[in-house]
This record gives sequence, C-alpha cells and structure tokens, in this order.
Amino acid sequence: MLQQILEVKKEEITKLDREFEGQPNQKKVSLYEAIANSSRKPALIAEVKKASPSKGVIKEHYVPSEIAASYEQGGAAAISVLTDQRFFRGHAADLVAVKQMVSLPVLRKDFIIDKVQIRESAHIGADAILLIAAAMDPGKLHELYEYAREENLDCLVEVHSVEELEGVLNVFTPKLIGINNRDLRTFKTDVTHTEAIARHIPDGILTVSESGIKTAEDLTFLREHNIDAILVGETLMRASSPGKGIQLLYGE
Ligand SMILES: O=P(O)(O)OC[C@@H](O)[C@@H](O)c1c[nH]c2ccccc12
Repeated sequence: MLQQILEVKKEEITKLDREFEGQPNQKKVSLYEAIANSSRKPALIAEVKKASPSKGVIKEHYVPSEIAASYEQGGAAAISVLTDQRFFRGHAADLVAVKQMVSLPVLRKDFIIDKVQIRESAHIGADAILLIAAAMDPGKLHELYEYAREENLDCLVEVHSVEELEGVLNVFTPKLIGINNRDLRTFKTDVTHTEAIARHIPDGILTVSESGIKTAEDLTFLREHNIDAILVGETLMRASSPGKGIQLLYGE
C-alpha cells in the first residue's frame, strides 16, 4: 500500500509549483512545546480525516475547520490534518482552513518525500510535518528533517518497527517520534505495539502513539507506559461529537 501511495506522490510532486512566495516569516507554533506543556497526559493530537484507504469514507459531513474548532474547545494540544487527496480525500486547503480557525499547532499529515512539499507545508500554514521512516532511507529522512527545521517546522518522525527506529537513531536524534500502531501490510492496529517499540526510545525524545486508539482503557495503558501524546483520528471522527469523543477517551 505504502509503495502505491508513494508512486502517486512522486507523480503529484512533479506538478507542484516549485516556488512558494509570501508568508516567509509566518510565526510557527511548536508541536513539541504543545505536547510537553499539555495539562492532559498523554497530550492529544486530534486528527481531521475524511477517509482512509482501509476504511473508505469515515465522515460524510466533513467541514475540517468546524471539527478542528471543536477539538480545540475539547482540550486537544494540537490538530493533525490529512492533506493527501487521492487516498485520504483531503486537501491542502483543509489545512489552510483549520489553521485560520485554531491557535493550536497544526500538523500536516501527508506523504512527504521531497523538499518542495516542505516548502509548500510552511507556506500553507503548517506548524509541523510528518516524516515516515518506511518511505525513505534514514539519510534522506535526516536531510528532510533538517530542511524542515530551517523552515521552522517541527517534525514527527514515524516508525513502525524497532529496525526503522534504530535506522533513524543511528543517523540522528529526532525530538519527536511517533509509533504507528497500524501495520501497513495488514492495516491491523494494536495499541500494545507502542510499548514494544517505546522501550527502545532513549529518554528526552517525546513519544507519540499513533492509530487505532479507541477506548479509555487504551489510554490508561499508554499513560502507564509514559507515552507523551496520542494521535487519534477515526475514533473522534465517528463520535457523536468531537468533544464527546475526547471526553469518552479521557474517561471524563
Ligand atoms: O484514525 P486513527 O486509527 O486514529 O489513526 C490516526 C493516524 O495515526 C493515522 O491517520 C496515520 C498514522 N500515520 C499515518 C501516515 C499517513 C496517513 C495517515 C496516518
């Protein structure tokens, strides 16, 4: 699946404008700080997502800015916005709309493999981007990471296995690491997967558990293992309201 997505991305990148003018000094809000300073533990990165390759359309009535505003009101520390069009039915414009609506840091969720996408992310108002270890070798990942830092963007470096994690740590030390609980070959999620990987992450790096987080029990498990943040999409998108979904998850 990932390979298929990356093929489409490479094609899309060739059509992206190479230059992005304007907003060069736009103030960025730190995702790292938002997680570190969150009063909720673990901190919540709430995701705005219409559809996914495994689930199809998740939410019919999809107004990203409205959903993000409810997340902010519900106490999220940051908002993640899926901007991939082909597989997740998102759009860069969704991020623009969300950024205008909230004051929280906004993470651009997409398949970023080229500097031009990083320049575009900074330009449309993202505060942070996702970099997926499975999508490139650690040297390339490091190069994009440094480039994003120059654009004042925080990076969430996503790994799924200990091998990927060690590959990254051999080259550099990211500030934020996301552990994807979803196995991209089978699409199955397993929250205990976070713990299996997190024990290999050195102190001082903030750890985010991503995908398949559904219940207050999941959250208790992650809290017990000192996970700093959770990234939740589908559970909140399917809740009767985003705010209610957050309350249920945090057992409030
Ligand atoms: O909807 P979920 O199961 O709560 O998952 C959210 C998020 O982790 C997931 O959307 C995700 C994690 N890594 C990604 C990489 C690309 C696209 C999407 C993702």
